[in-house]
Amino acid sequence: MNSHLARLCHIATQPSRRIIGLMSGTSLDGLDVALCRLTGHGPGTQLELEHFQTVPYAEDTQARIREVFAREQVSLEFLTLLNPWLGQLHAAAILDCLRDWQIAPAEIDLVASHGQTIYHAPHHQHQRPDFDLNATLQLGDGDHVAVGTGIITLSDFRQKHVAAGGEGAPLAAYGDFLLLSSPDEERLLLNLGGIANFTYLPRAGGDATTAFSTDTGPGNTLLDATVRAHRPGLAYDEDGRLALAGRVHQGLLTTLLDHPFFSAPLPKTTGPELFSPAYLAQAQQRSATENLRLEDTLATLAELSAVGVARAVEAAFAERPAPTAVYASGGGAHNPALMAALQRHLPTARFASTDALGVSGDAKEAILFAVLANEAVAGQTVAIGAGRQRVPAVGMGKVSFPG
Ligand SMILES: Nc1ncnc2c1ncn2[C@@H]1O[C@H](COP(=O)(O)OP(=O)(O)OP(=O)(O)O)[C@@H](O)[C@H]1O
Ligand SMILES: CC(=O)N[C@H]1[C@@H]2OC[C@@H](O2)[C@@H](O)[C@@H]1O[C@H](C)C(=O)O
Repeated sequence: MNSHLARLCHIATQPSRRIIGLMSGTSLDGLDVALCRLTGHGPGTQLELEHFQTVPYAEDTQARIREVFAREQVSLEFLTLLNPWLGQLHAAAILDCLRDWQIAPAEIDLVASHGQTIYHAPHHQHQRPDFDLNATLQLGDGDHVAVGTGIITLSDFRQKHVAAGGEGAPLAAYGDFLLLSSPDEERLLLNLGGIANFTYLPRAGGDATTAFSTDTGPGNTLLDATVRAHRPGLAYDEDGRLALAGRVHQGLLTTLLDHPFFSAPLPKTTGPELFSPAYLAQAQQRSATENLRLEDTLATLAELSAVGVARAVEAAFAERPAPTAVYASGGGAHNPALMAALQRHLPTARFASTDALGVSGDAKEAILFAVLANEAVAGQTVAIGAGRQRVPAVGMGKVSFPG
């Protein structure tokens, strides 16, 4: 037997595994690196987060990604170069983290690499009705991560979900279900990244197939883009200071909400391809708010993110009350303007951070991919797909050997 395959079989049959989960999201702020010890698999999975670090993307890295990110037309040569370059960058980031943590690569069982999403094209969003399919593209090839680190790597998790009929996202429900279900309460887990999404979790032991996750619309992406455009040098509205100093403009808000995404059936996904500066500029033109103060525009955009979440929650729980226990994660959970808007639009919700459940909100998405890799090698298919998620249960991730 191939020695790498034998090692993978050995790893798969151990009681626990040390897996590095990687995630770099739509905010392009950096690469999240989560070293997880995962014991068991399936509903018995136990997580110990040994280390977590966000390795910030240098400005030129961000600029390189932005050259193709969410753009309909790009240079194919540039794209071809970016794919291995990002794989090598991510491998180097892992080695840097391991050096800081004083852990040898040989002590790690697997890397679970999400890659960098550069384009997300669910059927309802792409401009090619002649292609009757969903599609999504992540760069940072797993072979380069495996060879660069010497660690067996699973990558490109979203393609199997698409192949099975999904939109390739959100995958959060699979990890949330295994790590964060509770016998005591049903829960909403609200992730406020560039794009916002939530997972509904029934009580642990209840009907797993009712768990699902869905995107709800913009989280921080429009807020960040607007701040960057008006305050060069600022990456985001720190602690929501600018938005909190502004007032919601109802005309702009109504125009922004006048998009079919907000009434599309659940579950649904989206990205900065749709929620882009062009979408905002068009709404500003239609509502004659091009010259609105920056503070008022940001207050309106925070409101838009909150209304997107509230509308999706209302649609999901049209027939019965929504869970009141809501656990927030992602960078937007640090934005008081966004959290205040959410509380206004979900008045019965009791908000807490997923940190209160023992899972760091900043690390949660990187942990998700470690969990998916753990299931792919040691588990069965994750059971929750078949219900409201409308995707048959499938294992996700492709294997790259380091040699
Ligand atoms: N203190 C803060 N005040 C306001 N906003 C903050 C703060 N900290 C983080 N953020 C917001 O969170 C963003 C980063 O969020 P996060 O890392 O969750 O996004 P992401 O993982 O890239 O997105 P996605 O989940 O869509 O892939 C920042 O760009 C900023 O908008
Ligand atoms: C295509 C893609 O990368 N989508 C991301 C993005 O970031 C947030 C939201 O949009 C979510 O759908 C997804 O990531 C998380 C990790 C998910 O799949 O659950």
